Amino acid sequence: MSIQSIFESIKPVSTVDLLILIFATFISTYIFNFYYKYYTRPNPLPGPLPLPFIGNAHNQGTDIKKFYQECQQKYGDICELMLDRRYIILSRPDYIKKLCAPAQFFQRLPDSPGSVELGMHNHGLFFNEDQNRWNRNRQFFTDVLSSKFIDASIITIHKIYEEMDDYWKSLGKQNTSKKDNDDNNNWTLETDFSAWFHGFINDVTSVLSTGKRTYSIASYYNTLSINKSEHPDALVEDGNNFVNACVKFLESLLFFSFFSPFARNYIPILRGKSKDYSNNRDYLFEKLDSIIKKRRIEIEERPETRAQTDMLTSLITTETVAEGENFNPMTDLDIRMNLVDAFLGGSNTSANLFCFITYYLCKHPNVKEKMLSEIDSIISKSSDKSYLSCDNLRKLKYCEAIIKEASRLVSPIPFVFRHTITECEVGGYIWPAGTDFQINFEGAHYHPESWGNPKIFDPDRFYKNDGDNDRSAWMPFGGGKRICPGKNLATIANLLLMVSVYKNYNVELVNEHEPLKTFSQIATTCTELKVRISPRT
Ligand code: HEM
Repeated sequence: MSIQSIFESIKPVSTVDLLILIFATFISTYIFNFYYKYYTRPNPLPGPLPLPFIGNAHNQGTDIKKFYQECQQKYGDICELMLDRRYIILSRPDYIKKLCAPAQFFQRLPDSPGSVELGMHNHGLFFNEDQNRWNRNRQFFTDVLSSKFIDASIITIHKIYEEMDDYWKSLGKQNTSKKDNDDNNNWTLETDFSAWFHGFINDVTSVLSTGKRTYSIASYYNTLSINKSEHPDALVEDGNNFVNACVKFLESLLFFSFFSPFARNYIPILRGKSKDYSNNRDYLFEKLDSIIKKRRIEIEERPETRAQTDMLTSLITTETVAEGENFNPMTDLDIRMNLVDAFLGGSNTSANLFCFITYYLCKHPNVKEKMLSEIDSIISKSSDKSYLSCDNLRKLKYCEAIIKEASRLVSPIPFVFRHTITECEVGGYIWPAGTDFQINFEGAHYHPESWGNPKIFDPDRFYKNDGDNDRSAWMPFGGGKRICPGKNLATIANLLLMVSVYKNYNVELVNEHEPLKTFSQIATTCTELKVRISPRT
């Protein structure tokens, strides 16, 4: 065949073929580049093989806690993961302590398009990586969560608890035969503590942060009872929508952090989800903005309301001090994001922790007995709990040890991020500035080098000093500059709930062979906890 006939046999390329060719070249160059970078990365660590475009998102699955456990078992205390970027996962106490050291490693995440889209970038605390602006908001959180606020919170928590207690009695009596109906102490109720305490803490957080109720427990009671709560339906429904929006916003944080804008905008399933989360963000922000606006007007019209102790009133009235500029009031945007942080940080975490405590107490009757004798000896049955002070509750040292042990075994926040801005050494490797770490708390909380019999529930490890346990490896509230500002409030709230519930009720698991039901994303949620309660006589 002559050269001329070869050229004649080549057909002209159609536009479609050309586009396919360009697309295929683009994809293969991307894949080649992706794996070239992967195989030539500095300090290669073991970890699941990432896929182009989605990295290890498919390996991570839906339950982050399980994924971390598998990673630690398969790849050890330091391994890696690819999502929107490379992350080094740390599961060993001394590596983690290094990154949570005071004042060092301030940044949680580098600037990301996701946090900008969610409206959280450099506002509030969680996604605020601008030290000056963060200092100002953090100072505010520290001031507002003072012991005076915590003492006032005890009264709020107790008041809402009493309402929940009335609902339990009403439901318990509805379930009991008519003959016994008049006896306030003769009823039992099988119910889901997870649903009650999520609703309860939502109500509490809402009052503490905005001064207004969400009526979550009333709404839950209405779904179970033949009688209805006395709160108007419209308020209950409105509160419910608000709570659902907060929960969804929390879910969206990981989604926006881990998927790149390309994946969120062009991969069909992700695009739908991204739109849904964006609409939810808009609804939540509008709602909060209108609450802020109304409160500003209230404060202007009735200056005496400045004395209210809720966070929103303090946020509006506090003359905050920023570096170089004194007495600068907070903008509505900052107020909104601080409120979002209080909701995100405060509600799910504390509710879940109380469920974990309940689960372990029901599984360990000897611990429950010891706890009850401490409560009975320190707090008399008749004492009016609305006057229980922080100091009083802090005397419950064994109860505090139970809280610590439950949060060691199930960390309400399974992991946090750290982003380095200087070179550092971790795990025997030198890491350049700009490295991203994920800190797996349960890796540290179960590490055999720090804890004797780490899988066993034993509050004594925080009660007695037996030398078998390195308590500094306990970090459910994080550490360093970014340590949780709600730590004291959460501990006091849980102590108060332990006193209120266990002093007055016998609590047992409906199915004591069932494992604790949890689901982990940005927080570890107790999805259901069926218990049987009856008055303790
Ligand atoms: C059992 C309850 C709680 C647990 C386990 C918990 C856990 C955590 C953890 C692990 C962090 C990240 C710390 C780090 O990066 O080192 C954090 C941060 C935070 N928490 Fe909590 N928390 C709880 C309750 C609360 C409460 C009641 C509030 C609010 C009143 C709150 C507000 C916050 C805020 C605003 C941050 C961000 C702090 C910052 O970036 O400066 N948390 N929390």
